Amino acid sequence: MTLDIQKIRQDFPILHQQVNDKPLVYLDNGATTQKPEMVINAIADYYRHDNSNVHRGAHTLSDRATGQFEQARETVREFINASLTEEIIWTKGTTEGVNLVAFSWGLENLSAGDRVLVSHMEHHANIVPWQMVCQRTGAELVPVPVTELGDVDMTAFDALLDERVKFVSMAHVSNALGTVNPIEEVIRKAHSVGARVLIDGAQAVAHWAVDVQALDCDFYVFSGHKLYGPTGIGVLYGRQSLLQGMTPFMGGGEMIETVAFEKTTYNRLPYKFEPGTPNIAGVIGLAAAIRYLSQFERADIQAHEESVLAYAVERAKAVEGLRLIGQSDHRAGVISFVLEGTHPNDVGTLLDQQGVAVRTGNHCAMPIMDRYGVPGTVRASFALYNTKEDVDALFTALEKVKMFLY
Ligand SMILES: Cc1ncc(COP(=O)(O)O)c(CN[C@@H]2CONC2=O)c1O
Repeated sequence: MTLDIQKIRQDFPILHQQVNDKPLVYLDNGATTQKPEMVINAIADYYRHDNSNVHRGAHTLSDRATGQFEQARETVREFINASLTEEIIWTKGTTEGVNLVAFSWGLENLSAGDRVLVSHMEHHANIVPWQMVCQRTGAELVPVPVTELGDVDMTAFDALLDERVKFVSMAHVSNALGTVNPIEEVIRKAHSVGARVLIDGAQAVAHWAVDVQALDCDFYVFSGHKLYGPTGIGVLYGRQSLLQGMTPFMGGGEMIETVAFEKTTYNRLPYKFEPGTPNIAGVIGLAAAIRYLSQFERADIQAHEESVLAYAVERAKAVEGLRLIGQSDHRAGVISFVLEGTHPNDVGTLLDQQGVAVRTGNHCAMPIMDRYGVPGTVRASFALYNTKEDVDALFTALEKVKMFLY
């Protein structure tokens, strides 16, 4: 069914403003998405009526807060089709999720001679934690090359995948290129050599339905703020059998069962990995974001976004002097480009002066920028509420930028 995008846009109050005396055209959704009233109101209502610390409270507000907090965990479980709520760990975001797995699984399961494979296009959040853990364990971090078109070189992946590989960590979708990676194939092949797999879903969960059981990944991480939810809240999905065997990498309250100077015992899943007071309002906001999205058929969202993105690629290819960085046939959410003879930051600034919000720079993916020999790119990233008119506004503004810069 075709979505009523104009009606949907009314759900996002922030979109209806002028920027530099021009209508805002928000195309920086890869950095963070905007929030619908349903999310804003859920957070405000929580602080107005239910705010309390969760678990073990001896009073009504705490019971209400705890109920919403744990119901949100079930909402996320159902959203990604995990089998158990114990497999849903609240994090600050994708970055913390990767760090938790790298340190809690990696420190105990990696040693000299082992290898961790990541793709060359990864976000720093899926590179640096693995570098840290490899430095401490003696394991080796090996990047899988990316082709000129922006796809993972699967021939190279196959050649690298031997018994030394104990872990594979890969983006579902590249935030820098927009490439959708063949994660089903990656997961199947990694498991065939006994390696475990983490999928970084930061740039994927907003665009289509994710089913972690069907994917058969061992871990899946994402951030609430890229899913129309608040910042500071994210999710680590982990296979229960693996999470149970992992030692927490952060200690404190909530994550313990008993504490004595002689010995401390840890809480059960999921709390073992949730030290300290959680981001309760963030959890409630994330659940509201999922409820908001659930009003629509995910296939309808995907079809709309693919149509807008395809139009953006078509328009980009028609611009003289524009070089697309990442030209995979399999892309979602993002176009990344450079304009001959210009610096991305100048282009971004001049677009902003026309009300068009994009991101410029290396997008926390310096290795892939180096691979393409660019200091950075101009990145336009799309969401549910973007339209082909937004794409037209981008390229109209870009023509004016070219007149100014050339
Ligand atoms: C693929 C990918 N992985 C990990 C992260 C880290 O997520 P958190 O910051 O929520 O932990 C991001 C963030 N995307 C960045 C943020 O700004 N622009 C981007 O493309 C990302 O796009």
